[in-house]
This record gives sequence, C-alpha cells and structure tokens, in this order.
Amino acid sequence: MAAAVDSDLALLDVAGMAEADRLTIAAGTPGAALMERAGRAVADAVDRRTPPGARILVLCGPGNNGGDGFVAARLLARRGRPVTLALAGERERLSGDAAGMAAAWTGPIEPIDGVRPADYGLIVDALFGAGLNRPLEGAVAELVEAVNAAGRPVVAVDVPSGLSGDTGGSEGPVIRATETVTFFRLKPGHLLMPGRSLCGLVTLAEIGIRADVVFTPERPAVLFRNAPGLWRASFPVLAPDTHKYRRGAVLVVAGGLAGVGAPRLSARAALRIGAGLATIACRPEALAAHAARGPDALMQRAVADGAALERLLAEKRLSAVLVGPALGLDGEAREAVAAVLRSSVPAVLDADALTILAGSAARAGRQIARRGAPCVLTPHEGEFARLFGDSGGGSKLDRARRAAAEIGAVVVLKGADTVIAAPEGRAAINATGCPALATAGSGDVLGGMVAGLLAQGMPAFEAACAAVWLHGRAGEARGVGLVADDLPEAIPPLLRELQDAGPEDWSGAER
Ligand SMILES: NC(=O)C1=CN([C@@H]2O[C@H](COP(=O)(O)OP(=O)(O)OC[C@H]3O[C@@H](n4cnc5c(N)ncnc54)[C@H](O)[C@@H]3O)[C@@H](O)[C@H]2O)[C@@H](O)CC1
Ligand SMILES: [K+]
Repeated sequence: MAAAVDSDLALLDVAGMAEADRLTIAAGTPGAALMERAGRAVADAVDRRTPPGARILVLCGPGNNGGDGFVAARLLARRGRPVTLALAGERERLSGDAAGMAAAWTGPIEPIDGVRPADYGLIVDALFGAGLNRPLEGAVAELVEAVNAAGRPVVAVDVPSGLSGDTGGSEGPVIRATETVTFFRLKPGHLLMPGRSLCGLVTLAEIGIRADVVFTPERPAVLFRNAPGLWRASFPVLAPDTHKYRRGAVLVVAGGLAGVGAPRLSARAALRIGAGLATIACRPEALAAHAARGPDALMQRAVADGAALERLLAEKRLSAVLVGPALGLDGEAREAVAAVLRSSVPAVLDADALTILAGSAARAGRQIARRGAPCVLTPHEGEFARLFGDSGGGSKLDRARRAAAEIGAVVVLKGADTVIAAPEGRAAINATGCPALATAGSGDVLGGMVAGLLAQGMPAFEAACAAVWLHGRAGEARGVGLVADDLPEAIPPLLRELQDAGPEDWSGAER
C-alpha cells in the first residue's frame, strides 16, 4: 500500500493520536508549541464566526483539551475580544502544558456553576477531548445541557465534549457543536454516527505534527476517510483499444420470477460503472420476464440448477460475479451461493446470500480462503448481525474490521456511516450520501457497482471504497425523491467529473 500517498486521508484513533504527539515531541517539537498552535486554530475559528463585540465564553476542562482552551482565551483577549473563562475543576490540579497555559492566562478564572451560556454570543467547548474516559456527570453534565439549551454557536476543541473520538458514540450528555476544530488528522468519531452529526463543520488544523515521523513504511496508515485519493490509482481507465471483454464481464445470479427487479438494478449499475458486459443468470421460469424488460444491453441465461451455474462460473471471460439480490432463500438459492463460493471468480455477496450464510461465518471463511479470488460482502446492520453476531462489540469500525479478519473478505458494513474493512486491517469510513439513499433497491445498485469495478480488475478494498463513495455521490446528485432506478443513471456524470478533474485535482472532489 502506498502509505505516503494516502496519509492525508488517514484517520487517527485516540491511541494513534497520542502516539503521533509522542513521536513529534520526541523528534524535537515541544508539546507546548503544539498546544499553542491548537489554541490559535480555535481562536481563528471563533474569529471567523463572531462579530468583534460578541462575548465569548471559554469552558476549560482539567486536561490538555482545557490547555487548548486557555491558549484560545488568551489569543482572543489579546485580539480585543471580551472573553470569560470558566474552569471545570481546580486550577491547582492542572499539570504539564495545560498548567503552563493557565499560568499565561492573566484574566479571571470562573467556576463553572453560575456560568450562564445563554448570556454569550459564542461558546468554546474545551472541556474534554481525547482523554475522556467516562460519561459526563454532575456539574459538568449540567453545564453541557445548559450549553445545548442556550442555542448559541459552539466551537468544540478536538471533539465535542462527551463524545468518544474512537467510536462516535457517547454514554452521557454530549455537546452539540456548530464547528469542531481538530488537529493533524480526523478521528473516527468525527465520521461515525452519531458523532458526525454532533460535530457540525469539522475543521482540520495543522499544528506541527510531522506526518513523515508518524507514518512510515513500517508504520503505514491503516484507517482512512473514504475519498478518491484512496482509490484513484487503481480506478479503471479505458484503454484506447479496449474491447468489451477486456472491460470486464459481470454475472449477476438472480432467483425466480418474484425477484426480477433487484438483479436488474445490480446489472445495470455494473454496466454504468464500466463493465463491458453484464449477464443475468436466472431460473428458467424467470427468463421470459427478464428478456421482456430493458435495457437491451443486458444478457440473460437460464440456469436450471447448481451444476448449470457452475458451468457459467467456469467461463473464462467472466471476471466478477454478484450473488444475493432477490435470490431467495430456498434450496436452489443455497446451491447458487455454494457454487459461487466454490468458484474462483471475484465475487460480491449481498442480501439473501448473506442471510443464507447466517450463523456460519467460520465455514464461509474457510470456503473463501480456499477460493483464492477476492470476495466482498455488503451487509447492512441486520445482515451483519445474522452473519457475525456482535463481532466482539465496540464501534461500527471495530466490528467491521474484526468481521473482515474473521471471514477473510472485504466487509462493507452499510449505513449513513458505511465502513469498508479489509481482512489485513485497512479500513475506511465513508461520509458521502444522504438519507434519500435509504430506499428499496439502493443496496442492489451498490452491489452491482462493486461487482462492476471488480470485473475491471480493481482490487477488492479499493473497488468497495470507490463504489461506496460514488454511490453516495449519486444519491446526493438525485437527492430527495430518488428511487433506486435513478442511481445507475447518475453514475456517468460522476465518472466524467472524476475523469475531467485529472488525478492531481481529485483531491478537490474529496469529502
Ligand atoms: N495529542 C496531541 O497531539 C495534542 C493534544 N492536544 C489536546 O489534548 C487533548 C487531550 O488531552 P488529555 O489527554 O489531557 O485529555 P482531556 O483534556 O480530554 O481530559 C483529560 C482529563 O479529564 C479527566 N476526565 C476524563 N473523562 C472525564 C469525565 N467524564 N468527567 C470528568 N473528568 C474526566 C481525566 O481524568 C483527565 O484529567 C486533545 O483532545 C487536544 O485537545 C493539543 O493540545 C495539541 C496536541
Ligand atoms: K472538547
């Protein structure tokens, strides 16, 4: 993996950020210098958000997050801002750089009880950041509720207080921020739900942490936010002399008459994302129904049983297979999933195929290991739970990563904060998309997009990340009122946008 190329998109969890801090300090940058720059970034965000006369309330906690708050307060006061600073805890108990920054603050330090957030034009939340280790309670919890009730703009330092930077969750009250200023790299909690919706705008500030010291070939980034920079290098490009088989042939394994629509959405999406050929393998009784519906570019083949499907899967020119959408759960459906798992074609398992594997992740893992071709699983939370149970618990990121390692396949755990995890440990969190994507058939389109990219030779993790990102953007492009049929049609303009931007400009399309 090209760690250097991807490190801009890296995410750091709490432990990773502490390590980045430690390595940078060991390489010669004092911790106080980092804190000074962090505080300045916060003060700059406040300046951008408030008119000069607005009263600013800075709420500081007992650790380094509070230290950043002391710096911001000092700089804002120096810029002529009316600043009130309140400290949760006792000043004498501050230590290290935070104590140094408190000493440099020459204004009064108020206790937090008695502070009325509604009296201020903006509130800086520097109560707790990466060091949060238990739910907020007592006076601090009440203060957080009062801040949220005041309805004033809130600039949170690093993460909204009460939120876990690792999981995006909280077990007690949590600040609802207008903007969150974080440092060096985003944290998983900024992207995972509900964290993403509590952070407001997330601003990333460079504070002098050295990427070249933090990410090295021996210690590459493994967590990422999903953006074109993560997969652009392997995204298919049409060769001038290409032909349809070289572009890749996708087989979508469908069920009977009752499920004609879903596999067609998948096949259409595979074609739209660039596969040269898409064929639907269906039960004989469904053949006429498939043939009667567009688009004419789609092919259909009747397969009477598992053996017939195996012959199709053995065709040399086939380059990816998708099984699951509206497949059904009967004996024939089971045979189809087994045939795909025995084949050596890059595969996407979705929907009913995942339900068929429910409770047998270990056996499926052995089959996947034997097949020696990439495999991508695209469960939503329900399918994931049926297949992997709680997968050891923890955050959505933790669960997806453990599941991918367990089953030896790329796992796409879908939702507003889709996580894509590879078996060797890499994972990405996606932030494109919109609630309108929660509609029937949307997942079938995604499965087809992954299969279409696999068919074009994209590695499984990159194919899954690209498909998820583009699927989200397609949803945004169509917006409210979309139906799944719209999504494949929204793909070509996105491909053109990416193509026209050129590799060096793709960062402009990142989100
Ligand atoms: N890691 C880095 O590279 C940098 C970190 N900085 C700041 O440092 C922060 C992390 O600092 P700390 O590790 O000191 O952690 P925090 O400042 O987040 O909080 C730690 C303190 O809060 C207490 N605490 C935790 N949860 C509590 C709860 N629920 N109720 C009451 N007390 C609680 C802990 O016992 C500890 O005293 C970051 O979030 C960031 O704002 C910046 O100064 C710049 C550089
Ligand atoms: K905070």
